[in-house]
Amino acid sequence: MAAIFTVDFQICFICIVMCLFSVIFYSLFLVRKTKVGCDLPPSPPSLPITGHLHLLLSLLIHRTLQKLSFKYGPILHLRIFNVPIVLVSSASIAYEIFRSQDLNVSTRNLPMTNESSVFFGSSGFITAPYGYYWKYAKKIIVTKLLGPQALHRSRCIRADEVKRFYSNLLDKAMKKETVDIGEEAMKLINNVICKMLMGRSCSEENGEAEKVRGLVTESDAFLKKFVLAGIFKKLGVSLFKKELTGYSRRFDVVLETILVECEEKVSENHEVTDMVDVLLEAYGNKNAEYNITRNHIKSLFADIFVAGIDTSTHVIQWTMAEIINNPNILEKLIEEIDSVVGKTSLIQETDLPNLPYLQAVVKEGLRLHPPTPVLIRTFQERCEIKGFDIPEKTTLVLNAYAIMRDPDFWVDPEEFKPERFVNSSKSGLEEEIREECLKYIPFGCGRRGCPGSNLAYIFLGTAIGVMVQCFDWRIKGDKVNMNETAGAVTLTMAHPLKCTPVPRTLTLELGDL
Ligand code: HEM
Repeated sequence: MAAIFTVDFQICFICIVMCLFSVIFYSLFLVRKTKVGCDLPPSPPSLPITGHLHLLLSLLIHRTLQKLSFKYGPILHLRIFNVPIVLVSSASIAYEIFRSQDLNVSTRNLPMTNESSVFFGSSGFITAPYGYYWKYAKKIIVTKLLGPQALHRSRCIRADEVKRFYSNLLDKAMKKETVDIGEEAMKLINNVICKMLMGRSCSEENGEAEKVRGLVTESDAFLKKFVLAGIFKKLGVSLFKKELTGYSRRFDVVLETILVECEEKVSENHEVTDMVDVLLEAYGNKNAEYNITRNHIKSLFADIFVAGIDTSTHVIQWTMAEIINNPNILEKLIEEIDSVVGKTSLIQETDLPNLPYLQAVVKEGLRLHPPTPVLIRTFQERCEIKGFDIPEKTTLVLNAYAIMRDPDFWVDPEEFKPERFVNSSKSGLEEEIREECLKYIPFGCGRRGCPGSNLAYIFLGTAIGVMVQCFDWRIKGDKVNMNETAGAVTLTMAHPLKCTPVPRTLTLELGDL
């Protein structure tokens, strides 16, 4: 909270200074320059010099941008100082961009604080330009961690952790304790991702797991500064450099300890099984396909922790809150789970394909509450979209939140109605290709779309499935408060979901833990 306040103070200060400069410069020098033959998308009124900066500094940016598109149109040209931005808020324009320009927008062009930082440095995966390193790392991520075969191999890890998740909740239920759903979900996901990456979970005993969870939770405040640094370029980088570098250094210390332990394990067992083993084998091997550095490995881990843990945790909270606020949906879910899974075994990820209503609830949770509401890419080259000229190096801001609530494509877009997804395919892609639109994008799109979507569906389905199958949930008051945190980059509940589990009458056979 304090961090957000500090940033907002800095933002206000920058705004005021820039506005003052704007007025002086405007009256002294500004002669409107328009490029001949250049048909840019329409542009809402802007301030001189700073352009549309004030809009992008809003506390609920996805909503401000949504309102802007309602008023001025689905494709807009914005400007921050001299940085050109194209804001897209429509499913059909998103479709055209990814159909004809996917490669052109496959780089994010985010700023770099410090070459050697594990976070926001030059070795990151999320920040990597589309090129040789990105392709190499993506291949390892798919074959060793997130592709269908890798997910099949790691099934037992998740089955064990889902049982542990259930046991923790049961323990709290027996003690009549309140559960912070986000906290429990984060423990589950953190343990699974650590075990899938390196064959072991982060230790609770020496506080390692707590440190990783703390760094992931903190990431939002730093992501915000990172995005702002991107907008302000050199000024922004120097403004936030100290804090960003400090955060990155703390991440580095934890990841270095983890890596050293992994190296010891490989040298003892001489086995290359997990993703970390493959990376360590390539590290220092001059004949490897790509000469990765230690920083590449740590940055990749940091990216996967932040991209995978925080996002899934938020969606689990939002979706559970929607379920609790809609008792008829809860009833239908219980009916489906009881009839498919029964009352003697705990729900497994292998049950998910047979639970279409649970899948529909998860999809609807992602539609209304996408953890990454605004996606950022860069047009590397000049191109034409819907007859408009898009100059090279224009930043693309895709408002996924607005697209997934677009009244032209969704009936009752603001309502939580899982029924809309019953009988649709998991991705809904066939339907979208037929309709020439891209209206469902919680995981982004194209070659830089989320590689963790299949794992995310498993996390969401099993965690929500267990909570619904095994417990009734009591909350204070009639309804869960669904307000969003102002100023966060990730879509976060303003009041984290806390409720008390009451065990349902089941006779589960869990086997060993
Ligand atoms: C509910 C859960 C999740 C959501 C909603 C989500 C959403 C997203 C989105 C919107 C992007 C950007 C896509 C774009 O620019 O088009 C992304 C990227 C990414 N996600 Fe996820 N994600 C989730 C879970 C995961 C998980 C579980 C992992 C891995 C364990 C993961 C790893 C990544 C990575 C590595 C990227 C960067 C891809 C690249 O730059 O090529 N995500 N995610």
